[in-house]
Amino acid sequence: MDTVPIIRTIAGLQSFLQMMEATPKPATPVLSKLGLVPTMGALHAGHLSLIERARHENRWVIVSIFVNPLQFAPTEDLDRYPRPLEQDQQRCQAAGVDAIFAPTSSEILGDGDEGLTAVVPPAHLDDGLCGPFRPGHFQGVATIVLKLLNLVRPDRAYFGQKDAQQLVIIQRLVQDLNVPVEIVPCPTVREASGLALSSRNQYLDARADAAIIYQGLQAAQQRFESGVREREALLNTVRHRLAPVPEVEIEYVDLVDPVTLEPLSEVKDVGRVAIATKFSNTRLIDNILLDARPPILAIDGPAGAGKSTVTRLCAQQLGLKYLDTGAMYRAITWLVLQSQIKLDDQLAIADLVSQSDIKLQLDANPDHPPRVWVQQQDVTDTIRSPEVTQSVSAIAAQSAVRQALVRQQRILGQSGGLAAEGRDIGTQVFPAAGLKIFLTASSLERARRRHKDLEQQGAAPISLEQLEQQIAQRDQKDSQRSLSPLCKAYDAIEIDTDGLSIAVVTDQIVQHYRNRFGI
Ligand SMILES: Nc1ncnc2c1ncn2[C@@H]1O[C@H](COP(=O)(O)OP(=O)(O)OP(=O)(O)O)[C@@H](O)[C@H]1O
Ligand SMILES: CC(C)(CO)[C@@H](O)C(=O)[O-]
Ligand code: BAL
Repeated sequence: MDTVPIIRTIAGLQSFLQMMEATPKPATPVLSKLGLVPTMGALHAGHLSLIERARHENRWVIVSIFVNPLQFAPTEDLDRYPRPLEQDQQRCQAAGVDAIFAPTSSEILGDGDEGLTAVVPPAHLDDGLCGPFRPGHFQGVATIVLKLLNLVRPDRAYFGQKDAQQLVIIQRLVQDLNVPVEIVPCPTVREASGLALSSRNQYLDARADAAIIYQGLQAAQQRFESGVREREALLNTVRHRLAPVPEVEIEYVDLVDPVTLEPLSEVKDVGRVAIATKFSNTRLIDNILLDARPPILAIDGPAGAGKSTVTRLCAQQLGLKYLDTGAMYRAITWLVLQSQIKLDDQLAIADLVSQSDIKLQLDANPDHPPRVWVQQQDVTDTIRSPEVTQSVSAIAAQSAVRQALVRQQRILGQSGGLAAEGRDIGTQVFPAAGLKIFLTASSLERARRRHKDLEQQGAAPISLEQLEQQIAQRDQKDSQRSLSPLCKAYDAIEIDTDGLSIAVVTDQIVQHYRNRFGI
């Protein structure tokens, strides 16, 4: 078996990317073509969790390995940072990586004699947490990450939550500089003791009780769950937990907004406790999210699997707000038709969408469709018209429409407490949803359900075989789409509803939600 190639030059990377482009698309549906996992090597299970997710979601996976001198201060561990490239190659091979991009410093940074253009994060993201203790670090990180994104041009790039401040800075970078990539946050992987895996853990003295770091964070979480919200009460809990361990020095422990990194005086709905510690010459960081928001339930799946009905019932039983994303696409379609814009005039539609104002009633009774307003006009009934129904898929397939509505849906999800369904809810709209369900059924079962609906509506008769063929064709089209393809999310629970009633399916999902969140 060939070992995964290690690409050392930019020209070599470009050749690999050209080969990729020339390779036919796979039959199996994947979320996107190319995933990048940027690392500094010395790969451990934390890195491998990012690679595994990239492997699941992309046709191709590239791992970059570059110990970036721009992000190390002269007093830090650039020289002694571990560089086990051969072992990293073996681990990438085992993980199904397609290529490792491991440039030399001169290859990717030049000889540095005349200096280098740099990417400077916004001051408020660099002023706190690790920023004051590692001056210039995040400028170095932002600069190399942008270079890697420009060179590799991935559809998705994977970063760990362990480096929470870095992740926020990179998310802001791609937003501010319009970099066409989806940044995928990945959960922190820990030792059995709770210690966050980190390449620097190997510096630790065997006797070091570094697990105390996470124990301190857990103590804060327990106080938060008991109702404590004040900053000092939470941070002192961490300090007190670490106090008995003499070898640990707390560089900082802080409570910040997870998006703006601004210090918080209390946790209203969500806050991140972040800590940096020193064990003699080893600096370790960790963090935990304190989140009082009700987790989002995201239900994906093929057409006709019963998503809409089940999601409404789950919302009612769990006390969640129901987000009818389909109604939002119908509302835009109605607006396009009202504006007498041709369905294929994507430029005009992009302009129209940018000026659209869609309002949804989120606390609807599941027995009635949620009320919908567009430009302050109630369109709840008109968006269900045959004209809108036959035009909505053409509109929903347009990138500008999806980008605009995904943005609006994410805003609606910021306070949590939603049950949402669609074809990309768990993969694109709410990738961090607390519980993801992939609701499916055989094409024959879905044909039977459609046949029964059509009979009840008194529609013109159509054979079961024809319906099943139409459904199979729709599945193929939905899963092969380049934009938001129908694809089971990496962490979704699949429920095959063949032979199950709506009530049974609903109960299963409600139970999953209750079990997972202890409700
Ligand atoms: N325990 C972990 N769980 C999840 N992701 C991780 C973990 N450790 C590192 N990562 C992620 O892997 C990517 C590469 O990180 P890096 O190569 O610096 O490894 P590291 O273990 O963080 O090393 P260091 O000791 O320098 O912090 C980053 O996105 C980082 O957030
Ligand atoms: C993102 C990164 C690979 C940039 O050098 C590094 O900061 C890291 O490994 O977290
Ligand atoms: N993931 C950590 C990168 C650094 O400390 O340089």
